[in-house]
Amino acid sequence: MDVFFSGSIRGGRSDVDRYAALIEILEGHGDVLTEHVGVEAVEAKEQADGLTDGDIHDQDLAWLRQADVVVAEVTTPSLGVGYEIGRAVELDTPVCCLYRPDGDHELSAMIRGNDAVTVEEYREVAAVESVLASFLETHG
Ligand SMILES: O=c1[nH]c(=O)n([C@H]2C[C@H](O)[C@@H](COP(=O)(O)O)O2)cc1CO
Repeated sequence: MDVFFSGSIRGGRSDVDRYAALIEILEGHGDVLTEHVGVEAVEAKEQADGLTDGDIHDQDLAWLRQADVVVAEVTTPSLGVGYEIGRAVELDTPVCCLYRPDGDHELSAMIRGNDAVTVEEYREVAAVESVLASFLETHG
């Protein structure tokens, strides 16, 4: 099963360690196409690889089209994450959004109010392991 993991990059990197932990859990269930989202120095690496914003966009859209499911960590608001969720919904790809209510930002109504998106609130990464297992079993 191919999993597209979505998490903030230019929207802010304060949750990068959580992204890495979530990606590790997801790798127990399938191939994570976007492991780079959990890498601290992702933008420096992309720059060193000579990737333009156009390359990044086109590669991510190709992975999004390939993915069987999308898992997005949405606590740190990000234009890119919101865009990827919207595109996934249009592709009829199942989307699970993970949100920590103890963060600084209220979740957008465009995510929480979207019946096509599953929203799971959590506090600790360990608490979502079973949620992710059942989401991937149902939709993978
Ligand atoms: O360098 C990048 N590499 C990359 O893969 N993305 C994708 C994957 C993330 O799920 C999402 C993050 O968007 P943003 O940078 O607007 O927070 O966009 C985004 C950027 C920078 O916008």
